[in-house]
Amino acid sequence: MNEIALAVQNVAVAYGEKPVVTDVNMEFPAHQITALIGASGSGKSTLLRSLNRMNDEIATVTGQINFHGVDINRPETNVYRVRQQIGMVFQQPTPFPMSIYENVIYGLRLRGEKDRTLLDHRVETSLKQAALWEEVKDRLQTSVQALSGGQQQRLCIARTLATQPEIILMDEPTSALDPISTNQIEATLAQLKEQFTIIIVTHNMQQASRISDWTAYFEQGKLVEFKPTDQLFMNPSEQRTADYLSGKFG
Ligand SMILES: Nc1ncnc2c1ncn2[C@@H]1O[C@H](COP(=O)(O)OP(=O)(O)OP(=O)(O)O)[C@@H](O)[C@H]1O
Repeated sequence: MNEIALAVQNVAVAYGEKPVVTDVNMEFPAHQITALIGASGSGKSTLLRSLNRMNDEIATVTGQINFHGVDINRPETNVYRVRQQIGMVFQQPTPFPMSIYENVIYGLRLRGEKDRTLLDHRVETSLKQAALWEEVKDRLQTSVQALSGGQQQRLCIARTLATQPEIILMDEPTSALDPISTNQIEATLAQLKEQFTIIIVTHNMQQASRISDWTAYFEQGKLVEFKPTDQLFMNPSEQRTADYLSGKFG
């Protein structure tokens, strides 16, 4: 068993009076890819966004989310720092209207980083990790508008990597992309787990079975089953998981 990157204890999330995630307990293994699957509305994205305080303004989160033994929901937590250590990539690519170079170092600029050598190095490393370097290395100062959707998403991954997080949260990062771009990103993720812990929400069960080491199945805001991916797909313990995997609902 790997070291634990993030431990979720008795977590519940509500939008106003409406509970949408209830009593979730799970531990995310470090340097592994964990997929969150389940029918639309089962609370996967809500839980994911709670893992780096992205829900602060819109939802009430109770329970503990322990990162290095400290609950990220404590009032004294530095939320900016948590989001740097636990980064997020969204469903739609969200490049900013600036150059490729400036997009990658956006988080570092916010932190006030001015060391040109460090910035150059971080741009190159992050773009290489996101498997985009070869395609853009000769046009780093050009606008992102000319990039394809798949390239833009890899750029957003590079932007997240540039601040050197420990954990990367991904909310259906390939659902807006064509199959070739999806393959490229899946190959990238396999490399990234050497260095990072990845937690990914996906609607695509083939994708979950292809890329993840662990899979958690959610139903109506509850964690039904959490196992190594091959075991969950081949030999689910719960009938509800088996029904979902066989397409009986969802
Ligand atoms: N900002 C919000 N305000 C109020 N209710 C919300 C909000 N976001 C999501 N919900 C509701 O919370 C429930 C869980 O939604 P969530 O997006 O977490 O599920 P999901 O499993 O990720 O679904 P999908 O796969 O469709 O994205 C749904 O009933 C949804 O309508």
